[in-house]
Amino acid sequence: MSWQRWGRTTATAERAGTWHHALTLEGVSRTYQRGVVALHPIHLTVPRGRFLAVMGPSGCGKSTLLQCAAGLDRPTAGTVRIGGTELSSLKETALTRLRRERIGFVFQAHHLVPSLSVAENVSLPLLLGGQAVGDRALRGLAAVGLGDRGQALPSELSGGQCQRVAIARALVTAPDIVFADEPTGALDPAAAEEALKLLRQAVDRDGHTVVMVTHDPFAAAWADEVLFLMRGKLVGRQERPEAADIRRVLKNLGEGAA
Ligand SMILES: Nc1ncnc2c1ncn2[C@@H]1O[C@H](COP(=O)(O)OP(=O)(O)OP(=O)(O)O)[C@@H](O)[C@H]1O
Repeated sequence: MSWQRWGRTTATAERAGTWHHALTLEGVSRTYQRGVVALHPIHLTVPRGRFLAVMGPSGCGKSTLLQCAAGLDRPTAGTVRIGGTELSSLKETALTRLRRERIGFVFQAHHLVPSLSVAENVSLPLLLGGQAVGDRALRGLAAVGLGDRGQALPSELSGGQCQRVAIARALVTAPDIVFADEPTGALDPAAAEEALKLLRQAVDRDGHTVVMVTHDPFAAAWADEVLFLMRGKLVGRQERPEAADIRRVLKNLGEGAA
């Protein structure tokens, strides 16, 4: 982002009092065709430098929440702000640019471009945004323990290493927020732990903000806070959760749903 644009965003956010929030949802709801209500009005603020996990039974609206929060889907009602910028005010091209420059994404599959080297994959968000790459990609790779693998192709790395590259790619633009959708879903326990450590480190050491959807209580226990969704509503939250407590809440929710 240019300094001019950065300054404007800062001023707007300060006026709105939202500067210290990476993400704000105000009354965000989403109704699909044939009246399927995936999200009832959700109010949520995520301060900068926080690691938040979102959990809940299948079909409770986790993906819909993430898609609306990340500007991949337009809510039926309500407002979404990323770092003080209201998404509904943006036309499609500006929204695309915001997603590219100010949001990092990590999915269950790493989605690396197979024909590009690992370093080129990490550079991609910078190049697409017209930003200087410099040594940012290599520093990003070093931060995920792959500083010596920049020239390798994704096919030469393990699944866990590819996911670490995907995390470096998500962080390389220094985004306002990183959305991680089941980032450990395809990994063995050791690789999952590595990926979670990196997300934790991104928050603790570098002040990043992470919102992660997961089914796994062990993964969620790495977060500062867990939100529980049920039938499109936020029904609970736990600070500094333990995996056993999370499992208990999920079990109760499951019984409530039965
Ligand atoms: N494009 C769509 N059209 C109609 N209904 C949809 C659409 N996408 C999702 N839904 C419905 O919205 C509700 C929430 O779906 P969503 O995918 O957000 O849940 P989820 O919690 O992410 O589920 P899972 O854990 O299985 O991925 C479900 O009832 C689902 O069937």
